[in-house]
Amino acid sequence: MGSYRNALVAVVRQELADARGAARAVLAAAETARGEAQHRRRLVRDAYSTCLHQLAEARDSTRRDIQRRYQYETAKLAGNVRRLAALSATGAAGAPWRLWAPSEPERGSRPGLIRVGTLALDDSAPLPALIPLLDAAHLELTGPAPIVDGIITGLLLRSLGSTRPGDVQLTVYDPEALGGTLASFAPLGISFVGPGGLGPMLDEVVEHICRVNETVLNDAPRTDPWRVVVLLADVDDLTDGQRAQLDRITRTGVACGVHLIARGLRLTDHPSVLRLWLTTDQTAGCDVTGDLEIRLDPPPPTDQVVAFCRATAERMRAGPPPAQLADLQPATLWAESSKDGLTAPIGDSTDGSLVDVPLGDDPPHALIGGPSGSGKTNLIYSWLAALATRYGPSELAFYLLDFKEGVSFARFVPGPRDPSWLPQVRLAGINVNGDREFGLAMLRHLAEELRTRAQAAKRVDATKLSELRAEDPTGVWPRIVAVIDEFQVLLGGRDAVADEAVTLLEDLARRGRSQGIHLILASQDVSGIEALWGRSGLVGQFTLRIALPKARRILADNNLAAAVIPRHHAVVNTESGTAGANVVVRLPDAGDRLVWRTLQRRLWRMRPDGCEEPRLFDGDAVPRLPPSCRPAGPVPDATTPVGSSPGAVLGERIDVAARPARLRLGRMPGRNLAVLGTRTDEACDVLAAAALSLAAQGPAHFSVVCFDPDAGRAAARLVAELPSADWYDDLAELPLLDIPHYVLGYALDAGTDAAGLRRLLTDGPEQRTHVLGWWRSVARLRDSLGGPGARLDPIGAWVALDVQGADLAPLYPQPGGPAWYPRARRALFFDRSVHRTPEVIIPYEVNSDHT
Ligand SMILES: Nc1ncnc2c1ncn2[C@@H]1O[C@H](COP(=O)(O)OP(=O)(O)OP(=O)(O)O)[C@@H](O)[C@H]1O
Repeated sequence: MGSYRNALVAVVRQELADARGAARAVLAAAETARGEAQHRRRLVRDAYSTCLHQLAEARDSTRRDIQRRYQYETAKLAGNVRRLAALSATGAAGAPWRLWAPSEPERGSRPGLIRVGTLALDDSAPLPALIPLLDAAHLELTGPAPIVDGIITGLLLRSLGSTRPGDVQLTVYDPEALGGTLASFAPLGISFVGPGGLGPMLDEVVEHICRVNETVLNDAPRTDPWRVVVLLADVDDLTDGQRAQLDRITRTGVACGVHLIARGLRLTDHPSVLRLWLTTDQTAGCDVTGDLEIRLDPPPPTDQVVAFCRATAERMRAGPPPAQLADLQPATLWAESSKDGLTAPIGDSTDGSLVDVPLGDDPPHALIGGPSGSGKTNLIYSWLAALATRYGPSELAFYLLDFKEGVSFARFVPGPRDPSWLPQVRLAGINVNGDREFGLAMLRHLAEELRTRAQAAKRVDATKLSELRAEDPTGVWPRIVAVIDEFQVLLGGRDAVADEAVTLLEDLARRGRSQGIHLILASQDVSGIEALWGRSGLVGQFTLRIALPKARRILADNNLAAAVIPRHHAVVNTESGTAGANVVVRLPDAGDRLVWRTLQRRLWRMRPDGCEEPRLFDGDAVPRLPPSCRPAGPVPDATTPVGSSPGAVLGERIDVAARPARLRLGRMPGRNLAVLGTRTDEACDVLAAAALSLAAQGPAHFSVVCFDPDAGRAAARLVAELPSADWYDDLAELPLLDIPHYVLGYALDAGTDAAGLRRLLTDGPEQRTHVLGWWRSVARLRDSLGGPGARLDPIGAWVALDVQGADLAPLYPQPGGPAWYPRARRALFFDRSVHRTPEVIIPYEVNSDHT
């Protein structure tokens, strides 16, 4: 029993032990599981918080990113809008009041927008709030009268300040304050309309619109100023008729430059009506700014308005300022073709639009007239500038000649201070008033060019320049514009120069039209025009007339326009001056040298390769003997061949190419030269130039005799410079040579061996001994040759200095001698064997110090 109990106890104990063991194991497992679960929970919690953290960070960084982008984009957009605003409301239209000043609009630009306040965008700098008015809208403003009136004052000041004086006309209907509201604008001469005047005023505006529409229908651009009609009504008590008229103006006004600014009056619904309403005393809403609220600008200070209006009224009284030279320039330089003609503006009309002047097949040539000081030179400068900026050197060539005393065309050619030149200029003549021969030379040159062109045209069956250019696209056929200022000087004087000049002018005027050669003749003197009057065929070709103030006889007799135009204006008439074809032009001031130089340098830098310097003829300059006419290098020896008739250079010919005048000295009787006159320096220069140029051409010996102590130094210097020369005191000592031998005799009339001289003159040339002698008068030359009855045949050529034409009669084939009145540094050269009439030359300066 006991053992059974024991056994039972043992079993129970065992079972309990097992059960405890199992329970412990379960507990341990449960605890492990719990531990694991807690671990997992911790992990999850950690992960969760990491995740939260990361999300927060990502969210923050994204938010920061978005904000940055937003700020960047808004700053960019605001910048763009600000730039656009600055472009849309320039100068006085957009500047804040503290910086405000009136601004001149650019030529041809259209009115922009006007600032009324600012638009606040978050915390970025406020943007200007702009609204349209001129050429764009009517405005209807709603709000307390004093504040709206301040806005209107600002709008008007900006509109007036950003247009030219007189471009905006104000009409103010102010029945309550009787004009007092906008009284500060009174100096501008605005029309104030009182209580009973609304109906007539509206009727008048409607009439005005009808008139403008008529001109637009005629295709003419609108030239009337803008009409801004301010209606300050406190009650909308319009009659039906007035309302109808107002509605008509609202619908049609903007297109005709009529704009309404209404306070207290409802304008009819129309796309051109813009409404602005006050939301508080300082803010407003507006159709064009949408939801964005406008922070209104304060009204402009009254002092500023008054000062502006007074200054503008003053400017209107003084008249509009002249246009600028720069305004005549095109947007792109040298972009035009002259194939069909040349068109360039010379100034503007009163509405600011440029006035183009044509030159081509019709009208082909121009006549400019105006008394001294009326601005002819200035007009020519402006015209040349406008042409030279449009047409490059392959399209246009200028030949410029000024017969006035002065150097007006000198600016176009290189000078000591400015190496640039106007690339289109081929030739410029200045100080030519004494040298009409140069004018003739230019006309001869143009006549030659005319012939060349006519022949080229004939070859390709063309009748005018445009056809020639079409047939010969690789040829260079620029249009030629020849300007002759004070051309009456050329035609004055009843002599051979005038006769030939008129004949050449007539030919050029008649045939130049089709060959692209255009003449512009200017004259201050009615006599110049009258000189032409006798040649109706010539005058008739000059269908383009430009008359400066007080010009007479340029326009038709019944056309009095030139008498009434103000200073710095011109009448341009392309129909030979007939009344009814006048266009009045305001001329720019083209006199400023710096402005001109800047422009010329720009064109000069653009010049094509090979563009040659223009030929300058300056009547006041003395040409130097060209280096090619001086002996250089080793002395040619006797074996060097001598040409059959070496040419002695005597001076510069007055021609376009500035060629030297040469005297051929062949082995023929009479091939001697007599220099005649008392101007020692010039006589020495002529002899020296002749001798040096002969020495430069081959072997030759020179024998120098000098009977005038005043010429001694020049003669000695010449002996020193000549490669082979000897000084003799007497003609009897001269050697006989078998190379060309030139006897240079200074003051031969003072020599004693008259018989020896006669022998030399008569027999020398056939033995290649030529006398180049200086006699101080024709009578003394005759004495040297044997007295009053002596034959002058041995003198085949002569150069006369200060000798009157009549005194030259014995040396001249025509009775009475040549028409010649001596001029300083000019000589008359006659070579019996080549000349029909003598030619004027300029003795070269051989040594600048005349020693
Ligand atoms: N459009 C202009 N605007 C301003 N000044 C001008 C204008 N036209 C001419 N002038 C000035 O008037 C003066 C005379 O002009 P310009 O020399 O062109 O006259 P002109 O008719 O050629 O005179 P003249 O025949 O005596 O030489 C010059 O000082 C010139 O600067």
